[in-house]
Amino acid sequence: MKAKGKVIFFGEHAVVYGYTALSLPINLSTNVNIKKNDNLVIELKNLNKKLGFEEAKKDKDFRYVIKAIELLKVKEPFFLSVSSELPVSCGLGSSASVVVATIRALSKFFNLNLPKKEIAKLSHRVEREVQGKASITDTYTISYERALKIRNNEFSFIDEFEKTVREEKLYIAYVEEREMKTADLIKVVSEKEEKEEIFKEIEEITREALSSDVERIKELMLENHKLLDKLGVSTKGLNRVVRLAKKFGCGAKLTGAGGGGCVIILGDLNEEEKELIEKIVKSLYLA
Ligand SMILES: Nc1ncnc2c1ncn2[C@@H]1O[C@H](COP(=O)(O)OP(=O)(O)O)[C@@H](O)[C@H]1O
Ligand SMILES: C[C@@](O)(CCOP(=O)(O)O)CC(=O)O
Ligand SMILES: [Mg+2]
Repeated sequence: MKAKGKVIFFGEHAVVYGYTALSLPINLSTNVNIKKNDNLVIELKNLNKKLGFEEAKKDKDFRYVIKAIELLKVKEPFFLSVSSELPVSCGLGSSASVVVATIRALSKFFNLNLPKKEIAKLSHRVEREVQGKASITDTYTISYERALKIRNNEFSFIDEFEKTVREEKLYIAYVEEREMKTADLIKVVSEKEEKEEIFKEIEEITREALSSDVERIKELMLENHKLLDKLGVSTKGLNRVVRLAKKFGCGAKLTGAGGGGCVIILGDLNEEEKELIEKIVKSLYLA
């Protein structure tokens, strides 16, 4: 079974403290296959790891898949394999994508017929229990596969916002590997004294974006990025890509927890501009 990834257009980190975030699903996905087997084996293809259940429980990289299996309390053994187009730990919700694809695959294999709402709830519980803190942004956007406005862990669909954004091309620049995981970056923000003032400014930007045209959305993305930089979750590499995208007349900002990872770029890039960006990033996707 498949599950997409996600980008956060506005409000990451603020959303963990009850402010608003706007998120969109993207067409990079994770695939989880399950087949009958004599014992429970899990394979993480992108990380070249294959372990039995007991061994996997000791390896950090398996924790999302293990927690999903434990929550569903499935009994019979099986062989479960994960492979994803999403670069790992770089803000595209790879963890949530793995969790949702795993729960969808378990639901199908064991004929649990879990409804979308239940899959979203279970996936969020997995992220929360593994990370210690997690808004519903990643897991709900990926479970429902629609653009969402999230606030205080409530959500509503914002198809109009997605339609406006989709008037332009959306690129994802995978800039650099993250030194820290999502949970660590959430901790960095929690120690920032001025975080509440910054969250309030991000909140204003996010609310304005909901009713803005695509040109204004591009400007607001750049403003949101500056505030994430003030929160301490951007890097020199991310800032460099944002500056270049701005020079090319695009909107741009880091997406997800930050600390490296990805920048989203909204607007049209000609071949030369794409080449200049590709020179300073690991990969550039059209999302
Ligand atoms: N392709 C994958 N295969 C197996 N596990 C994955 C994969 N992608 C992500 N994960 C799990 O999710 C973790 C990364 O989660 P996180 O730091 O939240 O990154 P992201 O910002 O992409 O959600 C990895 O350490 C691993 O446990
Ligand atoms: C930092 C945060 O707002 C987004 C994390 O996104 P990701 O795990 O980097 O894809 C945390 C959350 O909303 O769960
Ligand atoms: Mg994650």
